Amino acid sequence: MTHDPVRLLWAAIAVGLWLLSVLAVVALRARARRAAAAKAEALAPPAGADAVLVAFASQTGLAEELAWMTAKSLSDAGTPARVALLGDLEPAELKAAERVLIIASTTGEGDPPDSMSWFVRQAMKAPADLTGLSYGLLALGDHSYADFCGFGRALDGWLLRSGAEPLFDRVEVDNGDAGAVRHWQHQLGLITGSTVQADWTPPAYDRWRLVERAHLNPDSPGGAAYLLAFEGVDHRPHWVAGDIAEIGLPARDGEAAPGAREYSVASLPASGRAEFIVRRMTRPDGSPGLASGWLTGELPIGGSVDMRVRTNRSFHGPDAATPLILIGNGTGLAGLIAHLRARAGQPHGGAWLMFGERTRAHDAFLDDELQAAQASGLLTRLDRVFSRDAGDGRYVQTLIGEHADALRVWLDRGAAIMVCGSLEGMSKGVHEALEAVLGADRLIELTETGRYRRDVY
Ligand SMILES: Cc1cc2nc3c(=O)[nH]c(=O)nc-3n(C[C@H](O)[C@H](O)[C@H](O)COP(=O)(O)O)c2cc1C
Repeated sequence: MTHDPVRLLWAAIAVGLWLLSVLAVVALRARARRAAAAKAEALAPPAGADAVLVAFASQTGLAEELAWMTAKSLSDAGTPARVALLGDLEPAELKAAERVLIIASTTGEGDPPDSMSWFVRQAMKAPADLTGLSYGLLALGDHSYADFCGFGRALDGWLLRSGAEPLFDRVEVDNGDAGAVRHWQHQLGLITGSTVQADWTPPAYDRWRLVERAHLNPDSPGGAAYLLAFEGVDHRPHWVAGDIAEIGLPARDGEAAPGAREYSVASLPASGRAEFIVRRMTRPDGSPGLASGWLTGELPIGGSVDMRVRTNRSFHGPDAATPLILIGNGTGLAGLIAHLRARAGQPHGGAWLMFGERTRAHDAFLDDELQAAQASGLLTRLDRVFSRDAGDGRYVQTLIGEHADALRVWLDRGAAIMVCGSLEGMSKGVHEALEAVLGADRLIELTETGRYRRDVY
């Protein structure tokens, strides 16, 4: 033992500093707990109300922050919500919640956050029974890591294998990308039925001018669909096939602007235009939809809009050597044709388009371009069905069963499936048909490995 007074003094100072740091951590944790309790109290659902569970798995805090913002948005829209650490829950508690929104980040090299250690080792080691549970998943990651959103994707696979039902496809956020976070907000709006919510991250819009509007389906028994083309005013933005444009709606009659609408971009920047296929919607009273009525009618040629093209990583295509199976209906052709156009003029692994609409005579959208693509070899195979034609009457999902053998051959060659179009009418039917032909496990494996991608609305 030392009796050197200087060394004793230093030792006392070291112990004092250590104690202070312990107290500081305790105080910080207590403050964080108090803050969490205060937030929870502010959001506390009324007694007896069915609250949506918002569960997070976070390493450096962003997923947690987004969980609280999610819960706040839900409760502001009248849907009670409660927040929990995903790693603290048992599968039975998830099941009992019936509806869960999960925000999960990836750390290390595709690893789960530390708080998920027990959950991953115990709960996720085999499928659980989560039948009856609906979920939405926001996966946070950074594309510069080899295993992008690795944990979010693994979690998605486990939830699917456990029988849980996705409310919508996994939303992947690259490095906090504001557009993807707004897409999550947009999905929350659909859950709560309120499309107007305060933007967490207001988009920086550019001005675009409408340069063309072509009616694609005159005399169709369905709603009028238009090809719209815009040119940037003084800017040349970059985007890739699969990306989405947010078009801000103008404020009217002194009321607050009604937010933005999302549309799949059909063109590529090299064309100098952003093209969309927009169907005019009709409200129950017969009046045209707010956004679609404005874009397909009121907005004059030469008129300008606020627009921003945002990255939609979950619908980006594989490299050109990968065979592509494109499946969709109606205005979904926009999101599909972008992938075809992206391969024009370069060697590619082949593309097969399965498309459904109402009548061959009036609804064969972009027929000239599709025929030319087939003639040039850009499109290897084209199968179209028309549900209102006498002698046809099929929907696009029927094609999957009819061509099951060819589909398996394409997949064995490494093909990726991209689906774009309506959620209710088409994507559920396509999903079930794929499951019937390929088996649930293979479809989950294709989902996890990014070979089954959807952009459905
Ligand atoms: C040490 C470290 C490792 C990471 N590893 C990955 C990875 O393998 N894959 C990925 O997609 N993102 C990775 N990320 C990015 C995070 O997922 C991303 O920053 C996320 O927004 C963090 O959310 P959180 O703050 O809730 O943990 C990593 C981040 C850090 C700091």
